[in-house]
Amino acid sequence: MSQTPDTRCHLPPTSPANPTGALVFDRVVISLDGAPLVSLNAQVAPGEVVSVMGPSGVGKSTLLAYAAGFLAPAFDAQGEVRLGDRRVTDLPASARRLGLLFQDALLFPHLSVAGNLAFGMPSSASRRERREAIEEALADIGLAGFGERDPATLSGGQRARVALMRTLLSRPQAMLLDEPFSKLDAALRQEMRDLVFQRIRDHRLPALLVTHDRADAEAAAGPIVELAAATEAPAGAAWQGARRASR
Ligand SMILES: Nc1ncnc2c1ncn2[C@@H]1O[C@H](COP(=O)(O)OP(=O)(O)OP(=O)(O)O)[C@@H](O)[C@H]1O
Repeated sequence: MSQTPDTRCHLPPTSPANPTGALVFDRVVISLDGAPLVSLNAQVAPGEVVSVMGPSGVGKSTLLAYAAGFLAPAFDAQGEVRLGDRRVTDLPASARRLGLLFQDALLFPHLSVAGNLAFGMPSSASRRERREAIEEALADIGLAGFGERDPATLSGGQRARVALMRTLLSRPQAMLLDEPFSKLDAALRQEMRDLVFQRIRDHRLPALLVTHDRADAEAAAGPIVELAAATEAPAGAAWQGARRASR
């Protein structure tokens, strides 16, 4: 990650030109009911995972909601989010090409596993392309032959893997992860971390990970941005407290 100057956020020096495909939070400042809440000024390179940590209520999920286009009316935002040379904050949520993963693997209960995987795939794909991509994705996560299963019959770990693949099959250009491992037990958590971070690297996607668990952030092997609780100024990326995890 590199960051552009923002005196309010005490950030490090300006980076060179943005690489194509970087996810950029450009002087984003979000207020809640008129009071500054959180700010972020950051550039996430393709294949890099930047972890955002901080106390409950500091505004971590709000930053993701702003990027994804789901900010509730109580919030007001300044600054923009860019993906490569696209200003995603000018686009409707459906056109932003952002892959979202949450703590609950939200699969559609009325669709089969294959139906869930097909859900976000480009409409230009032929039936055969869809079927092949789904079979490949299921094999990739050790669930070959599970396509016709009802998602309710899957274990938590299996659901999490299907949710990841559904997101990747939608061909996102960046990933936003909000506590995606927090409901998994320790062994599954490790397995999902490895899978998610590996796929993010394979697909060269910039990713922002919100987590309370330092082990998640360390496994992500990217920069860690610590948000401090808001006082008078919005909680910002306190670079002094941030550090680059060992790779
Ligand atoms: N829809 C909403 N309308 C009004 N206020 C909201 C809304 N959603 C969240 N908030 C408030 O915005 C603030 C930031 O919430 P946010 O969920 O971003 O925090 P967080 O850092 O992700 O917290 P946690 O770690 O507990 O998930 C909180 O004070 C929260 O109560």
